[in-house]
Amino acid sequence: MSLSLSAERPERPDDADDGVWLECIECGETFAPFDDVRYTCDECDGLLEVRYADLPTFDDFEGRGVWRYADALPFESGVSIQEGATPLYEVPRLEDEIGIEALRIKHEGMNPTGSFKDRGMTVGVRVATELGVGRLACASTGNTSAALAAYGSRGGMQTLVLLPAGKVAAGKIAQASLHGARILEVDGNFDACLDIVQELAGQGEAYLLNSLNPFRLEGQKTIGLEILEGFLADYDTVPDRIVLPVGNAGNTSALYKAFRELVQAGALDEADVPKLTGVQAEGAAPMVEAIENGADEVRRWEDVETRATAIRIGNPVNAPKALPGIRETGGTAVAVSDAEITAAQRDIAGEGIGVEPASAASVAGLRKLRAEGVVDDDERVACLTTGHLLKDPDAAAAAGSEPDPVPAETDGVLEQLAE
Ligand SMILES: Cc1ncc(COP(=O)(O)O)c(C=O)c1O
Ligand SMILES: N[C@@H](CCOP(=O)(O)O)C(=O)O
Repeated sequence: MSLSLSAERPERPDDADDGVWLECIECGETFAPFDDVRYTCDECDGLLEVRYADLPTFDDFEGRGVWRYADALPFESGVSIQEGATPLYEVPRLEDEIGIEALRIKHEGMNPTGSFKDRGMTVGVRVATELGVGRLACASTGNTSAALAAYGSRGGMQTLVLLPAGKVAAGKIAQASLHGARILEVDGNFDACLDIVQELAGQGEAYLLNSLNPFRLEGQKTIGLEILEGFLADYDTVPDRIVLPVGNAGNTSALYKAFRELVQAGALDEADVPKLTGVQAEGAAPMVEAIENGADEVRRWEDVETRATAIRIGNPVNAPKALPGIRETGGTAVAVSDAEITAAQRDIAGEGIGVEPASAASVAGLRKLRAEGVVDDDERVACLTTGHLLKDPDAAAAAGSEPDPVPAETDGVLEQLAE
C-alpha cells in the first residue's frame, strides 16, 4: 500500500457503506465502516483510513465550519458546537521579521473548546452515536480531554479521560472537569496513558477517541481545506508551505489526506501541494529524529520533557501516515527549544493573538528554518497555532511580565509610570 500523492483513486469494495469504507494503509484490507468498532486493521494491526467512492472538489463545499466540507466527510452533519471557520490572521510584523513573502496564522484556538480537537470530535462523537457505544474515552495531554468532555456531554454520553499526572495545563483540566468527564490522573506520561486507553478500548470498556481513531482525522482534514480556501481567496494560490506543531502527528496525517483527496479529485495539482513542515520540542522530537535519519519508522522516546505540555509525546501513533505526508510533499521537520517556543509565543501575542506554548512551536520552527535557509524568502506560508493562550495560564504568566503593585491613589500610579 502506498500513501503516495500520485496514488490512484481508491476502488470501491463490496463492503462499502453508502460509498464509505475503511482501508488499512499497510495491507489494503477493507472494512465496512460502521458494522463493528475497530481502530486498526484486523489482519495486520496497521492504521486505517476512511475512503470515499466520490471525492469532492472546492465547488462542492457550502456552508460554514467543519460541516461545510460534508462531502469530504462520512456524514452530512455531526454532534456540533459550531467548530471550524477559524481565523487566518495576517501578521505583518512577524512576516517582515522572519522575512518571507507572506505569512498567515491559522488560529485553531478560536474553536469552541479552544483547540483543533473540536473538528475531530464533531465527527468522532457522531460515529460513536452511529455505533451505539456507551462510554467515550481518551488519553490526553489536555486538549483532547477538553474536547471529548464537551462533545461527549453535548451528545449525552459518558466520558473518561486519562491524563499524565502533573503535566496537564490548568485550563484544560478545568474544561474536562466542568463538562463532566471522569478524570483519572496516571502516574506516567501521555504515551503510557494511551497504551492503557487502547487496552480498555480493546476490552470493550470504552470507545477510543484519540487520533488513532480514523474518523477523528476526517474532521481535522478541514483545517487544510480551510487554509487552502483562505489562501485561494486572498492570494489566488494555495500556500507553498504549512508549518505545524507535531505531537501524536494527527494533523500532519489529516492535512496530507485532505491534499491527497483533492489531488485524486483533480481539484489540486500534485506540484502545488503545500510542503508539510512539522515542528517538535527538542525534548520530545521522535518525528524529527526519523525525518533527519531517513528512517521508515519512528523510535519511541521513553523520556520526554518540554514546557509545551500539549506536545510532550514520545510515541506518535500516526507516524506511519505522517512520515509520508512530510516526505511526499517535500516538507521537513525541525526541533525547537523551549526558549525558542516562549519567544515565539511572545511575538505572536505581540500581534494580538494569544496561543498556548505548543502552538507557538510552529512559528519558532518557521523562524529557525528561514534562518537556516531551508525556507525561501519568496514563500507564502501558513503557520498553524493549535490552542488558545488561556489553556495554559501558568505558561502565559511566566512568558509575560509580573504586575507592579501600587497604592490606591493617582499619585502613586503616576510615580510608578515615571519609573
Ligand atoms: C495545542 C496542541 N498543539 C499540537 C498538538 C499536536 O497535534 P498532533 O497530535 O495532531 O500532532 C496537540 C496535541 O497533540 C495540541 O494539543
Ligand atoms: N495533544 C493531545 C495529545 C493526544 O492527541 P490525539 O490527537 O491523539 O488525541 C491532547 O490534547 O491530548
